[in-house]
Amino acid sequence: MYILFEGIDTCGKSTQIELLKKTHPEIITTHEPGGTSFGKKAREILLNDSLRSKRAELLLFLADRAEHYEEIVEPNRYSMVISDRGFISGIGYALANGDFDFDELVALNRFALKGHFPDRIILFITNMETLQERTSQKSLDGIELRGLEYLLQVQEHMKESILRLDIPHLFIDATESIESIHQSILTYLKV
Ligand SMILES: Nc1ncnc2c1ncn2[C@@H]1O[C@H](COP(=O)(O)OP(=O)(O)OP(=O)(O)O)[C@@H](O)[C@H]1O
Ligand SMILES: Cc1cn([C@H]2C[C@H](O)[C@@H](COP(=O)(O)O)O2)c(=O)[nH]c1=O
Repeated sequence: MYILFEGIDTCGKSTQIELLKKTHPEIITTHEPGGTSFGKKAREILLNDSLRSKRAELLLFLADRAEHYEEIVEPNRYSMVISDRGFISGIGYALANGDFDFDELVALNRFALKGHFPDRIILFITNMETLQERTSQKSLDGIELRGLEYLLQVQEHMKESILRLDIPHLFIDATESIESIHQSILTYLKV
């Protein structure tokens, strides 16, 4: 089963994945961008926000996604694979960047994923107060530096995209306690 943990920066995805790895070491965990050796190189470029063209940025995220699917997801299709981010981040951030059409982004991501969208998506939903608090505790990468309002726009696009694509999902209140979220995820995944 291919599962995405999705949400904007600092919403708590990695924290939950680390907890799951401890309680369920059989689960294969990965991430985008950077889940493959090619992806690590792409991540360097992408997180520096050094590309002038938003289309070039999108295509590099899509290349990372295609390589990640081929190298990590497809070979493990009979295991539980949980990815920290995936194509919903791809659509959400690109829509917030402007100049892109939802249906076009869906088609491009379907191509990158060889037609295999994730089986489940868990979207962590945060708010401005929590976003401010948590981003103040870290150094921000190039994309995060686009601002908190931009990130909250991304979050709205992520939510709408999941609903439009009708993919089985769980919306998590990212402001709840770490343990409470962990229990909700265990129940949802039936593990
Ligand atoms: N439920 C929670 N309650 C309080 N703090 C939390 C919670 N979940 C995560 N945190 C804290 O918030 C910060 C960001 O968490 P985390 O790195 O898991 O987010 P993320 O979604 O993976 O972020 P990014 O996408 O930016 O990597 C960390 O300092 C973490 O300890
Ligand atoms: C997969 C993907 C990611 N992004 C953005 C979202 C974040 O700002 C960074 C990744 O940072 P993280 O610390 O690894 O979460 O990249 C994006 O804009 N488009 C995508 O497809």
